[in-house]
Amino acid sequence: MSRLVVVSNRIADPRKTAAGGLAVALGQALEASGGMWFGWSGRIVEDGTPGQGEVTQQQAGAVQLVTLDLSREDHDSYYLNYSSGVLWPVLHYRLDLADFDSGGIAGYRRVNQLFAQKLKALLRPDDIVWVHDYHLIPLAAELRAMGCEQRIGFFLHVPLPPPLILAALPEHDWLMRSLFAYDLVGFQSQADVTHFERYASDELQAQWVGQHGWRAFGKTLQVQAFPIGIDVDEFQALAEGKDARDMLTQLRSDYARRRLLVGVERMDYSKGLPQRLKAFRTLLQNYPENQGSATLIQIASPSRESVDAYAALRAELESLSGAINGEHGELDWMPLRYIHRNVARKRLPALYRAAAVALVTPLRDGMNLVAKEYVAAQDPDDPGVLVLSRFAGAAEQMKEALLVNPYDTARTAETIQRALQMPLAERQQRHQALLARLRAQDVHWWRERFLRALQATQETEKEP
Ligand SMILES: O=P(O)(O)OC[C@H]1O[C@H](O[C@H]2O[C@H](CO)[C@@H](O)[C@H](O)[C@H]2O)[C@H](O)[C@@H](O)[C@@H]1O
Ligand SMILES: O=c1ccn([C@@H]2O[C@H](COP(=O)(O)OP(=O)(O)O)[C@@H](O)[C@H]2O)c(=O)[nH]1
Repeated sequence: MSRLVVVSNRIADPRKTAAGGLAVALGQALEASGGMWFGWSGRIVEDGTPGQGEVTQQQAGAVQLVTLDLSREDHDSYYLNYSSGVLWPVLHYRLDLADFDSGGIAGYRRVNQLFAQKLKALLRPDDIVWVHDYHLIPLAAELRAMGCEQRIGFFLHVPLPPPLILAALPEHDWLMRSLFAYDLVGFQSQADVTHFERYASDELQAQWVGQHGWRAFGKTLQVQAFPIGIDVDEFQALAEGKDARDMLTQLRSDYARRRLLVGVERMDYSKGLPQRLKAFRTLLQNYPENQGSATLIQIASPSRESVDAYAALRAELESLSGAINGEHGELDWMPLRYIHRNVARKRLPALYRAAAVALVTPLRDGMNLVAKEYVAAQDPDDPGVLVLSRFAGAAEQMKEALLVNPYDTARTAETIQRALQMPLAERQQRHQALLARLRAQDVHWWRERFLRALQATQETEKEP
């Protein structure tokens, strides 16, 4: 079996229980092949410090974790300015928030070259390399330029917008061309694949060669949707642990006379948080029976705080939540519990299970794993209802959720009311269908499908 090498900006130790489903799934694949996970260490070394750019290797079971420190300048330009300040907003359709003049592109290229250089020295000829996410789009092109011939696949965790939005990126041509250095490119949804295909044929004059293949620049690239799932068993095991059961008992007693709603995300403008709080306020105004009862626990964990757009969002959310509690709160009840802190993953299953309704209403999202975790955590005999944005990648697979347009405040509020009032039989029916698909298309299915497709590409390319 070939060795698997995973490359991503952030890496996680797959042995740690709170690492998350993705880390667990990749960890299992790496474990099986005695693989390597390569990425940024999460450490920033001040400019000029000796030892910059050195790799650190650590063994985690059969998995070799290889990490690289970044200098302050590289981190700021590659991660903050370009990946978070330009690529993230453009890929989430927010041209208004992209800082095109930040100059981060030079650092982005430099760090991709640095990753390629360090990685090349560790690669074996028959390795299979799997690169993750927008931070590392040009990595394969850099590796190819250094003579690497291994099979290399790429998975984009975030959306790919339509060509006219992509074209606002000054470097769109270079970035999209560099995808052709990969053998396989995977997207989260069919909508993303369609956007790629339109871009490839209109802007790059690529030819469709059948069987997911696109030919350009003397190379055939396979392109397919691989919607990521969660590790349902791992998540349900978390839900059955003692901590989770104790927490659930406590929540049920604290909210015995209330209806609990939950929202969980990084504080990110793509997640539609102000729109959600406004819909919740409209729910309280338009359906007064919720006064004194409906309580929304909203977790917005800190994220990318040194990027301006994130600081502005924080101020907006603090003001909105103050206004909602001020307008509707009573001496013995506050409608909104807004928490700007990270909540440990092992605590989430109890919160999800205690909540009658989950609000997952991003303006754009590659997938959204919280939607899937909420469904996995429910009691099948008395499940809660998922209110899901039609603009989350997850909506393509989760049609039995109540789908909403998060920009439409009144109808979102109406849908939340419908969720709160949904009869048991309908809740069970919807949950059963959602859970069955979640199980069939879990994170292991995702990983195996991607790696099988990547393996198959080499065979195709080698044909005379
Ligand atoms: O590394 P950060 O800048 O702190 O951001 C955290 C991660 O956020 C993004 O997640 C995406 O991937 C999820 C799993 O496929 C998907 O469900 C979600 O819709 C995406 O937003 C990002 O893509 C990761 O690279 C970041 O590490
Ligand atoms: O306080 C928090 C907030 C989020 N999460 C986890 O972070 C992940 C978020 O993934 P998602 O795909 O929903 O969005 P992303 O943040 O990757 O854009 C999920 O597994 C959540 O359970 C967490 O553990 N604690």
